[in-house]
Amino acid sequence: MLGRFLGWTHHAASKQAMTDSSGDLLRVVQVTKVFQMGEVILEALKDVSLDIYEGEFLVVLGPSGSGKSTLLNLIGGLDRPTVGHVLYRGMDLSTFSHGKLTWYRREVIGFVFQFYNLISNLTAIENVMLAANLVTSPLDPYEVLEKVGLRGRANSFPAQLSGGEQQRVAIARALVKNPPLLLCDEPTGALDDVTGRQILRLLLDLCREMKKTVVLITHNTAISQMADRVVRLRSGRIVEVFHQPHPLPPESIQW
Ligand SMILES: Nc1ncnc2c1ncn2[C@@H]1O[C@H](COP(=O)(O)OP(=O)(O)OP(=O)(O)O)[C@@H](O)[C@H]1O
Repeated sequence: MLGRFLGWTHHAASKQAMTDSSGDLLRVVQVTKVFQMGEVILEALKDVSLDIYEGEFLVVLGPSGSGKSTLLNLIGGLDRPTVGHVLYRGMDLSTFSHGKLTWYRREVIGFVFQFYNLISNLTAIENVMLAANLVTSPLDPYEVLEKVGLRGRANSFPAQLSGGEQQRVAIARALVKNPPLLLCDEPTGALDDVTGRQILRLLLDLCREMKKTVVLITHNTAISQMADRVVRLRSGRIVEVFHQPHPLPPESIQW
């Protein structure tokens, strides 16, 4: 039970991690990621092991260059580890064919990025519908737009929406696919603090009410106060994992 809250950091346990998924959504097992640029070899992640549990709000905290995006890319099936494994419900992503990895990115992961990445010549509802068309069992795009608080703005283009509203569209686009896991890369990084807290509230509500697992990466220490669990990265290594039994509501967070 203790290991559940501390995460998966012990070498001796890694072999068991490969076979015993015990209800965890995702396992990162002894992952190292090396980038080579000419003669320069850079270890972006060094022997990282971590469990991600169904329905938790997990914040991965670390300074610039600590390996946060690299970790998110591996979890999201956008890149492969140099060493080690990422397991989704006990299935090793490294054994997935190209087609199965595409399925994984479409059906399992909802990505939310710092700069929204909306298609500028499509309206809000069209951006959401585009994602809905990728999956087998999407939610209703209009209902999802309503859920994120954008009822009435369905026919607006991104340029006609504020930053916070654009991020809501981006969250709706991730959510409409009804994935179990939302991966959020600095989702409030381009927003003022009031709007940022509203977006964090929305993500927390999706976690609590719709049972989505949320993994949010940030360099902003204050945001970690709302997490069920916090993972701290430094220089490609996990230096701390801790559980917060009484996370703060986003409205109480100051930065
Ligand atoms: N595709 C790549 N090719 C070469 N080096 C890379 C690549 N991606 C990341 N890196 C390097 O790996 C290290 C970790 O980068 P990463 O983007 O994961 O950090 P980060 O914690 O997300 O930083 P930030 O908060 O600035 O986005 C950095 O030194 C970075 O330069």
